[in-house]
Amino acid sequence: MIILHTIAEVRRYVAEQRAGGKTVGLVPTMGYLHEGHLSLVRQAKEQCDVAVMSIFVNPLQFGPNEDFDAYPRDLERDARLAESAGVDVIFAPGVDEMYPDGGGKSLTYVDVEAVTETLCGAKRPGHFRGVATVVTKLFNIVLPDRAFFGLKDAQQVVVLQQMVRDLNTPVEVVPCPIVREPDGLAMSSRNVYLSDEERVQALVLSRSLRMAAERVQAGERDADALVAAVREMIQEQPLAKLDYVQIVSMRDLSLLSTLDQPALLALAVKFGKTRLIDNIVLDI
Ligand SMILES: Nc1ncnc2c1ncn2[C@@H]1O[C@H](COP(=O)(O)OP(=O)(O)OP(=O)(O)O)[C@@H](O)[C@H]1O
Ligand SMILES: CC(C)(CO)[C@@H](O)C(=O)[O-]
Ligand code: BAL
Repeated sequence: MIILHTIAEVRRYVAEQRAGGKTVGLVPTMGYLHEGHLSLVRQAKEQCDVAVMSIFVNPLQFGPNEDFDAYPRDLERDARLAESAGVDVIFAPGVDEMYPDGGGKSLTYVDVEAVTETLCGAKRPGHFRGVATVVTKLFNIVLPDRAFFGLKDAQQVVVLQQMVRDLNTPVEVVPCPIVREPDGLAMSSRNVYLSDEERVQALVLSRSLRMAAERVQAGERDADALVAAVREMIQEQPLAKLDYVQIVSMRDLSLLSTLDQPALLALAVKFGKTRLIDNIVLDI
């Protein structure tokens, strides 16, 4: 496995692979890898000849009061894990390489409308503009055939699918299932911020999602009642601060009051300074 830091080196590497008839899969990440990221790599290796992983903590998608500076970073550890999962090349650019005009800013942005108006899009203004912009840049640098994204960030997948459709980007966005710890907590780089007590109470996220899914299986179709039940369960945990619980259409992420179509139940909860997200698809 090789580690490249410049756009020019990555372009050269990918051009050589393509000249040899190889297909290219891209796994975009912000690093501090865990089994969730590695599952994306395995999918990439199954579907493509070469797996490129980008590791870049993108300043453009963090709000002014978010954890850009504190976000965990450890390239040596990431390199070991990435290699063990089969990554062929890591692209780990610095902020100035990606945003050479300085200050981690861009003068050109990709703005995806409508599907960014609910869930995290409503709570993190500018977040998906930062994600869509950096992912467009990564697609233009790596020119992958396919790119692999986790459904833990379900809204991100929908936003990026919309983006490639709207812009005729020749990249297939491949959604991959959520990987969980044995006790149900969705894997996240941010889990390392949790204290022992917060870590225990954070189990309410997956527990409340399962409870809601069971109620749907038993016939519940009232989305507001389901949201209320999930909120109540989460609020029983003294350290949990609810950010949002919403049920949205799987098609366009618009809010639903009745479960009359494929739906996503998604939530964000803060434990101290740590904001965790999780979701479940509600099958009807
Ligand atoms: N538990 C998981 N299961 C499947 N995919 C995941 C999981 N966690 C992250 N991913 C995916 O890995 C990619 C990179 O995500 P990222 O580097 O932001 O990791 P993260 O652990 O989600 O970080 P954080 O939760 O702190 O935002 C994204 O496509 C994301 O959806
Ligand atoms: C897709 C991504 C790497 C863009 O910075 C990020 O949003 C993430 O890690 O999910
Ligand atoms: N995985 C989403 C990246 C973020 O929280 O900024």
